[in-house]
Amino acid sequence: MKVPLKPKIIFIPYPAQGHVTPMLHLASAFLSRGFSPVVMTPGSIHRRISTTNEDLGITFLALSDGLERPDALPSDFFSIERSMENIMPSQLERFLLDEDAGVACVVVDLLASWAIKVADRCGVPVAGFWPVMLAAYRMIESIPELVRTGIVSRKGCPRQPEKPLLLPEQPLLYAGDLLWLIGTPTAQKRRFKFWQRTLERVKSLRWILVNSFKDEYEREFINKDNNNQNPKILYVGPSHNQAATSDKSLTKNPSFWEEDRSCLGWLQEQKPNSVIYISFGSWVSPIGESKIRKLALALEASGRPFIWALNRVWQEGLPPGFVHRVKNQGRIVPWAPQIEVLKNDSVGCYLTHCGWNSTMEAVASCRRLVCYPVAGDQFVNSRYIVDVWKIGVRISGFGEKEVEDGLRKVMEDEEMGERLKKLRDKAMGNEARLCLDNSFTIFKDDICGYSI
Ligand SMILES: O=c1ccn([C@@H]2O[C@H](COP(=O)(O)OP(=O)(O)O[C@H]3O[C@H](CO)[C@@H](O)[C@H](O)[C@H]3O)[C@@H](O)[C@H]2O)c(=O)[nH]1
Repeated sequence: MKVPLKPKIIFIPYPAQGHVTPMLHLASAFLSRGFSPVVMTPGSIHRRISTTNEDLGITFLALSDGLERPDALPSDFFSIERSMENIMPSQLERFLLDEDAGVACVVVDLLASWAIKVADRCGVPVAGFWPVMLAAYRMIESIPELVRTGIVSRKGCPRQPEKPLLLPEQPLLYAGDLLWLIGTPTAQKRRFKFWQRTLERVKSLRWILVNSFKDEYEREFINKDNNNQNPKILYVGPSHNQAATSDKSLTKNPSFWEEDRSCLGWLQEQKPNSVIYISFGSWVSPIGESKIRKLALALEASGRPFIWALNRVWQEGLPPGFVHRVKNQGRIVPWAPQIEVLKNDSVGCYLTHCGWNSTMEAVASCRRLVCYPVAGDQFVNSRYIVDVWKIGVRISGFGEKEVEDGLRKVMEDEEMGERLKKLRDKAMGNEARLCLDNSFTIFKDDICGYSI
C-alpha cells in the first residue's frame, strides 16, 4: 500500500513532562510539513494536553496505562515501565492493525521502546526520537563497549566512577555520569537492563530524530556526516527551532500543571540581571527535604531576589518562618511560567538541575546557569554547560558559601554572556534551522517513498 497524500504519523512520547513537551513540538512541526499527526499518551496526560491544544490540528488519543492518576502526578520509573511493557502494547497494536488507520510511520521516544516492537510487528516504519543531547545517546550506544572494556560490570556498575569514558567524538565524560546511575544499587541495575533492552530494540530503526543541534561538541562537526550511519541520525531540535521554522506551531509549552503567573508582575519590578530563578524540573528525583531546607537558608543569606519553582509538597519542608521572612526578597511558586520568567531581563541566572528542555530554554534567553545535576542525562548536560560551552558553573551542595560562590562566579564572568549568544546562534540560528529543515526533508522523502 502506498502512503496516502497526507501521511498519518503516530507519536508515542514517554509519559513525563520533559518528554511530552518536545514530542508535541515535533508533532506540530510535522503538521506544518503536511503530515497528519496523532499523539498517544496515557489518559491523565491526555486530558491535560488535549484540552489546551485542541485547535492545533493534532489528533490526541488516550492509551490506558492502568495507573489512572487524576492530576498527572509523576509515577515512579518502574511502574511506568511495567505499564509500558504490559498494558499499552496491545492498544497500539489494535490501532496499527486497523486497516483504516493508514499509518505512514510511528515516532517513538526511545524511553518508550515498547512501541518499536509493536510497530515492527505490525510492519509499520518506525523512527526513534531521542529527546536530549546526542552525547547522552552515545553513552547508551557504547554499553557493549563499556562492558567489554570493564569500565562497567555486566550489571552496569562502574568500577571507578571517576574513570573517563573516552567515547569517540565526545569531551571528557566520566563513568559516574552514566545515565542509569539513579537511586539504589538495585534500581541502577534495573535501569541498566532497561537501557540494554532499548539498545536491542533500536537495532531495527532506520532513523533517530534527535532533539538537539548538530555540533553539540565542536569537534563532532568537523568532516562528519552522520547520514551514512544506521540508524540515520537526524537533528530536529531543539524544540524552539521547530517552532521558528513552522508556520503552524505550538505557541507555548504544554504544561501538566497550572502555571502560577503571580510572580511575573513582581519580576517586572526587579533590577535587570538581579533575580535568581530556581527550578529542578518536573520529575526523576526530587532533591530531598534536607537539601531544600539548606538551599532556602543559603538563598535567604545571599539577600538576592529569587523565584523558586517548588511544588506544594516540597514547600511544606521549608524552614519554619522562611516564607514569611523572604516575602519581600523572593517568590515561591508551585509551577512557574518558566519560558516567560527566563525571557525577563530581571533574571540574572538560573539555578537548575540541567534538564535538557530547561537548558535549551535558558540558552534561548541567554541566561547563565548554576548547575546542580540530580539524575540521568543531567550530568552529561552539566559537563557540556560547564566544560564545553562554558556558560555556567557547577555547585556540589547548597551550603551558604557554595551557593554564594557559584552565583558570584556566573554573575561576574564578563565573557559568559558572549559565549551564551554564540551558543544560541549555533543551536538556534539560521544555520541550525537549515539543518533542521534538511532533516525533515530527508525524513519526509524517506517516508513517502516507503511502502508499507
Ligand atoms: O516551574 C516550572 C518548571 C518546569 N517547567 C517546564 O518543564 C520542563 C522541564 O523539562 P526539563 O528541564 O527537561 O526537566 P524534567 O522535567 O526534569 O525532564 C526530564 O526529561 C528531560 C528530557 O528527557 C531530561 O533532560 C531531564 O533530565 C529529565 O529529568 C521545561 O520545559 C520547563 O519550561 C515549567 O514550565 N515550570
